[in-house]
Amino acid sequence: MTNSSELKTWLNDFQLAHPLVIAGPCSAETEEQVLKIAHELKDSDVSILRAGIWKPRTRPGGFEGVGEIGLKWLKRAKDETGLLIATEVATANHVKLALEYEVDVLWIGARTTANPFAVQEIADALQNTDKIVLVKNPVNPDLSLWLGGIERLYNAGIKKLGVIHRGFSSYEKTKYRNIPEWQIPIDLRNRFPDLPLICDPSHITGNRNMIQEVSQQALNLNYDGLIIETHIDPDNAWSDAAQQVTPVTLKQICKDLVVRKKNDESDDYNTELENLRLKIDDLDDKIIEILSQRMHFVDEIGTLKKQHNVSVLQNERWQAIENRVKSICIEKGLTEDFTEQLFKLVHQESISHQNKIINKS
Ligand SMILES: O=C(O)C(=O)C[C@]1(C(=O)O)C=C[C@@H](O)C=C1
Repeated sequence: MTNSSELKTWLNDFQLAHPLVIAGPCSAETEEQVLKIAHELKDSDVSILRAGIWKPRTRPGGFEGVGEIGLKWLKRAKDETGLLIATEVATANHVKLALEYEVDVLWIGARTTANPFAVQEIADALQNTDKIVLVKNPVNPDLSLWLGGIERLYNAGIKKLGVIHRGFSSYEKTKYRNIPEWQIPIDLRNRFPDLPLICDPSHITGNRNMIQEVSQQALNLNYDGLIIETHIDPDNAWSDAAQQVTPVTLKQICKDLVVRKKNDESDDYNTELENLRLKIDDLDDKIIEILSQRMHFVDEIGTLKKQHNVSVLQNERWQAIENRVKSICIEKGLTEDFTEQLFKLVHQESISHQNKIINKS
């Protein structure tokens, strides 16, 4: 699969003056609930109504979706409002039923993307259909696995493709339900600049109060669209209550979002930008020079350790370094998280250098 402007055709066909918005409940619960939300979203920025019909729950015993009957409700919502309809599919049978009920957009969930057998089964069931298929990132931060899922669909003749960034699982407790790891979708975008990229702030945050902030972050990175879980009565939703918003809130979010241009052609902007970028290039050169000098001394310590038969890892020293640099970085306006990650990388590189020196015969 190679990048091509044709990857974007399905999105351009919507002819929107704003990012694509997909909204609707986490799960279809009752016919009344589906129809009510569809009518509330009809005259808004929303183009596609979403609802989960089959819900993959982490542990058994939870609400696992209403099943096929929900597709009937979605189809009715589509007929009554003209909204396109979208649901998650995880098996060939889900695909078969979704096609029967004229679902327009099918998405592959994060747990399914992580399983190439399941993605292949879905791709085979969708072979050569003209459905829009969106692939959520796998639960683990693995860009190749994500790309692999997209390629399986592409190879099955599905040309209306897009990706949904819903964040990545982590054992660490953070303010996010799924940590965004923005660099991964950015890397994907660098490989396929024309592949529509949609952000799912509901699953990234797990918290309705953070949806606006994360949606804006996505738009600042030129995402093409948003998928936002929206429920007529979020607090009493049968699944993922904390992350769903009301239609009124959704409309306010859409109104408050600032859509930024990709570029500005004006001379004053470009001159100033060029100026600042030159300064950045200069500083990047210096960062590299300093890191290389640091590594030179690390190598000398490595040789010393080899002569005295001392182990590479010196945890106490490393912790002292981390504590010292963290307080300096905070003073300099850098975040603790950034500093931690940066110096972790530096430490890994030091260890790898010294390992090579120590192992050399
Ligand atoms: O101080 C040392 O012992 C080093 O080898 C240097 C260094 C570093 O990069 O600063 C590298 C590895 C150790 O775990 C601790 C610190």
